[in-house]
Amino acid sequence: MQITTGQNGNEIKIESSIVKVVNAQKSYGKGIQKKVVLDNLCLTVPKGSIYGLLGASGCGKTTLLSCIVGRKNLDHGRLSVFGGVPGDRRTGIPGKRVGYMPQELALYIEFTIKEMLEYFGRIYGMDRHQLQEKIDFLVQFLDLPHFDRVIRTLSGGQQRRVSFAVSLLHDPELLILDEPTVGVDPMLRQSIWNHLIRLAKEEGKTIIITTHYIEEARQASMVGLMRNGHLLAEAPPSTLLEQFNLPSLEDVFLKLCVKHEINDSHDIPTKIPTGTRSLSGTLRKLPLVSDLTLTNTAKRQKRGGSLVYPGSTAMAEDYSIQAISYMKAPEETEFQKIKRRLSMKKKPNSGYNDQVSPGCCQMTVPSPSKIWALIMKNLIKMWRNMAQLLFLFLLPAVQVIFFCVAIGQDPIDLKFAVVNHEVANLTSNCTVTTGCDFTTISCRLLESIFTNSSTLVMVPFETDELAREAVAKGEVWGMAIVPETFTKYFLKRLWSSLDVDNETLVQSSIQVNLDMSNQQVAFQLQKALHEGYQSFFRQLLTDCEFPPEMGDLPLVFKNPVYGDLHPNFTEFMAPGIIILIIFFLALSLTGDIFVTERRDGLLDRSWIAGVLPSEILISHVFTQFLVLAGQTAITLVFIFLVFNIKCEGPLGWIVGLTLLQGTAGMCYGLLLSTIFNDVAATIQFSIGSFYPCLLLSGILWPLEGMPWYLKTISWYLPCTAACQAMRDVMSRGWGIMHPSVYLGYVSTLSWISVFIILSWIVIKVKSS
Ligand SMILES: Nc1ncnc2c1ncn2[C@@H]1O[C@H](COP(=O)(O)OP(=O)(O)OP(=O)(O)O)[C@@H](O)[C@H]1O
Repeated sequence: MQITTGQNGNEIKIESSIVKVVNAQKSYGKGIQKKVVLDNLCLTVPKGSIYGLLGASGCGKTTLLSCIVGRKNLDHGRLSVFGGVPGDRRTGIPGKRVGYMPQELALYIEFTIKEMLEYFGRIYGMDRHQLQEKIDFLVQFLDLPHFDRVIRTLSGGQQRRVSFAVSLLHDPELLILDEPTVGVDPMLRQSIWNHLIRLAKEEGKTIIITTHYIEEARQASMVGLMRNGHLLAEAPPSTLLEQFNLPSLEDVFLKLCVKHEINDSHDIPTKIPTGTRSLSGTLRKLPLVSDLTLTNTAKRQKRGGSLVYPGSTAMAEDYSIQAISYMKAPEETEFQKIKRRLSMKKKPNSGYNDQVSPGCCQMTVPSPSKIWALIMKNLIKMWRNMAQLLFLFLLPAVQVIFFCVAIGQDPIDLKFAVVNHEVANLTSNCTVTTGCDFTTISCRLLESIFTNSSTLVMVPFETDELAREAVAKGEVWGMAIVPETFTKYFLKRLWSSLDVDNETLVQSSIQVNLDMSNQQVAFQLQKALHEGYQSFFRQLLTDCEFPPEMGDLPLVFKNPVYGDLHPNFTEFMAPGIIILIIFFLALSLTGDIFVTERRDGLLDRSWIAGVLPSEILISHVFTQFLVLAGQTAITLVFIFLVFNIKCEGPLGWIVGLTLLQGTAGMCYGLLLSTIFNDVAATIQFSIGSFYPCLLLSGILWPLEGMPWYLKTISWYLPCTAACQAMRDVMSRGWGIMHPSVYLGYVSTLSWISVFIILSWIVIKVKSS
């Protein structure tokens, strides 16, 4: 408490206040959407008082509390808590000096009561013994079920009480309680109030409480009546009752509201430049004091003894009284001038530093104990969501199985129509000869194409029209028509070498019409037909004692430098699939965690408890990395051990790159969760990023097939260089010394940095 002398020589005592709000302005939205929520509001909460903030739903109470705890900023006006600016850790907000119970539950519902309290106990640095004692006390005092009960299974009222217990846990100097008595039975409500009164009276704690039960606020030492962002009145309840001569606070509030309404209708409150709009004859006499607390004596002296506000309740007696007024940007009173001068003398810059304990709460360096508490919390959360955990580990395995089993295998049993005009009945009259025998050679050729191939199944047809109709109906994938004199002309073609007429060429050719609507199937059909013919011709040449190579194209494919002579699509896609699975699983997990924690008020609660964003980040990176490592191990085991996909290069580089890609996904998730406020938007954006990644990163199709401009863009996507690097390690056996491989690493590391920097910028922009 400070003592100074007023202009007339009177002694003025300025109570040390814990919270001071001067001319607070706050609005949401912009332009015509703009909604003013706090309008030149002034409020002072003296040390050791219970301040009941009352007002209808939507009048701005929660917004005001959010500003007091440093989670929101005022647009204009001044706000000090413990003599400093909330949000500045030196003041203790955020930190141990405040206990905050938000309106939402803000609890990890999968935790037991004990685990929940232990988590915050660790954050506050409480030792085991102290914590256990406090838990026992709170469970008993708040009539909570056994502390091993899982919060999800508690009733709404019980859950609110656990939330209340969290705010009481560490004996904070300032308690900010947003409707703590909702859903609490009257007996318990009274015992909560008794406890709060005891905390204020015996331990000097300061309490700000909002409640919808106006009458229970009679027990507060001071009430502030709020309406539409204004503070209609601020005084001890007994004073208000006395001045208005009404039996209940509710009646007082109603009366003030009616008066306010009348004034509003005259367009007064928002336009009043200075001074007080008094509410009644009595109120008109009251001074407008917004941020100054006077003792009764001082006020009597100042007002020539004309105004006396007797503290009526036991609690209120101890507190000085604030005047009742519209708290509209008041003209600076004499008292305010004195106070301002005093403040300026104390500290030129802010005038709000008198209660800052330097060093007491400065914790800008991440604390290992808090990180450990957060990691434990994350692990318990994961453990409690066992189904989700299993899903997280099974998902990559299932995806790899689906990929390896379903993708890249050659299509089999493709029905193919055959009309052989050389034989009357294809099934019974077609005799397959062996050796250097040239009788109905078409039967031998068809046998080679269809019997030795798992790709094609021959479906004989009598006429060309029927076969064509079957193709048109989609019953078969193509048709082959063997001319009536095929054998004769085939032999003629064979022996005539280059001297061959057109009729021979036509009559010795099998006419093929394919259904080319499915590129992969058509490609397989062509391949099976070519291979079947080549095998037939090589065998015929061998049987007739000619060199079989005469049947080949004069192009000889020797052993490839890299890869297989017969590469398969699975091996082409595997590197991209590994990257895609890991990147997007990490992305979805991280994006979801942050957004849900923020939505449930848990992130705010932890921040107000003094947890640094960097501590939250480190703990999440740690736990997510465990999951990521598990997912990487499962994915790679299935790819390389179960499905035997070849890896020519060092496996270490594959593991390293996969983990880094997962980290990049995690950081991208972090960025999305900083940008968006709800899960749906995060999911939509994740899906929106999935497709460009899938289509443009060379996962499905070689980059060489893209137009140059798209190829250039593609190289700047997070998965492209990594996918190419992975493919080069797996198929070409290259190591980190090769530019393609280290570029994959460099690109991934760069993307990690970009995502982290952007997240940091978004956080900064949002918080400013
Ligand atoms: N983030 C936001 N964006 C836009 N408007 C908001 C936001 N938060 C609150 N509001 C609006 O501001 C007004 C005041 O909200 P606030 O939550 O502070 O009221 P309250 O007095 O705490 O209400 P209640 O008693 O129902 O909790 C309401 O009209 C609300 O719709």
